[in-house]
Amino acid sequence: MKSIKSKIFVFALLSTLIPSLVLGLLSFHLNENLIKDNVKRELRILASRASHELDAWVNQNIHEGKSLTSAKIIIDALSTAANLQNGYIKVSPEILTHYLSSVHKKLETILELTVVDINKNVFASSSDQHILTEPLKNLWLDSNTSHQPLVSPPLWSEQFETIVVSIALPIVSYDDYILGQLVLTYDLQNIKPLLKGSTKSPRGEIYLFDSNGSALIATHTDVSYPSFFDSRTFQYLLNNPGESLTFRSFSQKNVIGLAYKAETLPVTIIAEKNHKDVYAAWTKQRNLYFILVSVSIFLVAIIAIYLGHSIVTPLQRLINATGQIVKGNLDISITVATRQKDEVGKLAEMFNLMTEKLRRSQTKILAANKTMLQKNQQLEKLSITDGLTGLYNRNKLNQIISDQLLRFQRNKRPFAVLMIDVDYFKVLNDKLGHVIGDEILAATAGTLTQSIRSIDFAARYGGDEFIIILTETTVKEAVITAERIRSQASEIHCKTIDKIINITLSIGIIQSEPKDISPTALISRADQALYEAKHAGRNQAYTISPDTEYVASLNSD
Ligand SMILES: Nc1nc2c(ncn2[C@@H]2O[C@H](COP(=O)(O)OP(=O)(O)OP(=O)(O)O)[C@@H](O)[C@H]2O)c(=O)[nH]1
Repeated sequence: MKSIKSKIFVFALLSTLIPSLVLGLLSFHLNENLIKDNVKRELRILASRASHELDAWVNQNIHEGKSLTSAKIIIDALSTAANLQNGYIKVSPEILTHYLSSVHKKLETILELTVVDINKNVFASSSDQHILTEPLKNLWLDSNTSHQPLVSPPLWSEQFETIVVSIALPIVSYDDYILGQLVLTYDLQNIKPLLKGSTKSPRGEIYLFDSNGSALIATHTDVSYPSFFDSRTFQYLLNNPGESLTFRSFSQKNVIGLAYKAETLPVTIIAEKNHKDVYAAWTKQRNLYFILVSVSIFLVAIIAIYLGHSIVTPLQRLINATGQIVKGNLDISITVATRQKDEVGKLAEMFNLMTEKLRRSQTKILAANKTMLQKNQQLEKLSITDGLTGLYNRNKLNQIISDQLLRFQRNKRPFAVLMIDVDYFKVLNDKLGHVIGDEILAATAGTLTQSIRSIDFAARYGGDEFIIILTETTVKEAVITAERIRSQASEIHCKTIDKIINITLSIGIIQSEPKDISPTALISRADQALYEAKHAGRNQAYTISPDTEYVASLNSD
């Protein structure tokens, strides 16, 4: 992650995402806990109301039953069975059965009315197939006294094909002796509308379970007997009454439920609410939150990209421009948008100013360099040139001769040296003056330059003496050049006085030989040749021929 753009992008995303997620998750966690507490409270209310409905239903039935137990016919019938003679009217089981049937017809909510004697034997019943359930018998056994009404646990009745609950009420004689029990059997489905009414607000579902863990009835779902919950779930709910748990219910939906022990009816109440309904608002809020966070991140990402772009693009231009400067191209400037007044804009402005200054400095430096170069060239030229004649000076001549000697040693091809002196120049000077003398010297130099090839060299040796180096030339060939020079220099046009001056030249000619180990040695021999020319009467060329041995050796090569 090297680029500034990606750093800005990541920072913007993280600075949006982290606080959003932390606050969001914290808020959801708090809300979830609130919802959990709230749903637990509502489930407890539901279960408690259901329990009260059950109690009310049982108590109402007990109340109804108690009025029947005081019926004279029932007391007389059991007194007869018990052989009590104290003024009781003898009532046979058939008569009591008839009576019970007539009562049964009036009380439709009762499935069966059965009268049992003190020994728990059925005396009479409204039903042909009267039942005395095992649970009821057990209750009688557990109870030391039968003075209190007993409510049997609900159970499936094959006879009535429904879940039934029996309430046993003691039948007491006028002497306050217990004569037997009136057993009233009810359909548990009767309680369903009552329970349903208790689940309207808060809304929910109520199940009644027997001690075996089978559902008996439900307020909104049809359950067939026996129907069981997952045993672990049921056990957890039983072991933790009043504590909520999320589990899969008969409706195949996730629910939140809790268990509650009913007081008068021996059943377990399970109140439950649909998990989806409970968390609907929470889920909606969560989805909305994620949509808002996504939109925020999207907007922040766009802004981050724009910001990164607005910073990186000018920077990239600066980098490119700096790269051009590094390559030596100073003809560059960066376009700065008028609206860009930020640091990057200022940096670009400063960059342009800096480049402009560099350009000016470079122009000055280039001009100074050019001048210096020209001056150096002039100096170099002056250092090797004779000021009066424009020919090479003595220093340069020494250098040229050294080079030629080296070359000669390598390729054995000799070069010729012409040492030239103006005859009686002193007389000319004295007669015409030094200025004219200078002009004569310069004109003589011009003649020399015109008489030689481009590969040859002409130098002023000093005073009125000149030396010419003819490369790869023998004395024989050099004589021709010397004669040409002599003939061309005979008439010098003097511009100052506009006259033709007749001068003569004496020339000494030699060619390089192996014995010439230095420029001095070579010049010395040329000077000797010149001396000979002067001595022979001037206005002539004198040649010192090379050693015959040496010439022979050259020819043999
Ligand atoms: N005008 C002028 N004269 C110079 C310059 N340099 C040397 N001379 C003169 O040149 C003369 C050279 O004379 P010499 O070569 O000795 O003698 P000469 O008169 O040429 O006689 P020979 O060489 O024997 O023929 C001297 O009088 C110098 O003063 C110069 O640059 N300008």
